[in-house]
Amino acid sequence: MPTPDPTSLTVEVVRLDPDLPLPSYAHPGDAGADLVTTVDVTLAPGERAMVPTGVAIALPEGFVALVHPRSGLAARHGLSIVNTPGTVDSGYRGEIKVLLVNHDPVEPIELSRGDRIAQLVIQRYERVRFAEVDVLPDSVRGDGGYGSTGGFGRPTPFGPDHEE
Ligand SMILES: O=c1ccn([C@H]2C[C@H](O)[C@@H](COP(=O)(O)OP(=O)(O)OP(=O)(O)O)O2)c(=O)[nH]1
Ligand SMILES: [Mg+2]
Repeated sequence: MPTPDPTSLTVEVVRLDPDLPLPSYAHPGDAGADLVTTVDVTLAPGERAMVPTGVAIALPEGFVALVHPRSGLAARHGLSIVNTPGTVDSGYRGEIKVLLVNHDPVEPIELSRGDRIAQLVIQRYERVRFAEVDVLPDSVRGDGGYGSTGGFGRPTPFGPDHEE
């Protein structure tokens, strides 16, 4: 039996570069649709660049597109995104761009027009009302953060029952 197409949302896309593909999912079930670079670019070690993808989208209100790195390029070459994940707002109509960075300490990264450089994950988001108060409700974590539960090992016990 053929798998039903689970695509739930249509997103309008303008191809600013008609010779390059639309964002596309590599497999059924993938969360990320791959984006390509429209330009050849070489990133020296530590260098970053704003790379055009040749697409502009109109997301319905209530949805956001997040620009994520591709893990294979990160693992093999140290390629990542400076502001990962990038946020594409539903009202944005400009070209989607990717702020690539080469984290490799030694090797340059050469990208060619049409290479898949990032992936777009489209999600619902909430807009909230920020209600100002003087005191926040208690919680078990409280203001502990930034390693308060310990490092790589098992979490340090904490909370109301813990005695030093
Ligand atoms: O990786 C990204 C991140 C952002 N954008 C576009 C879409 C987004 O809606 C707009 C603004 O992004 P953001 O809010 O992150 O940037 P900002 O520095 O806060 O700019 P602004 O003052 O325009 O909001 O830039 C991209 O194309 N790629
Ligand atoms: Mg902003």
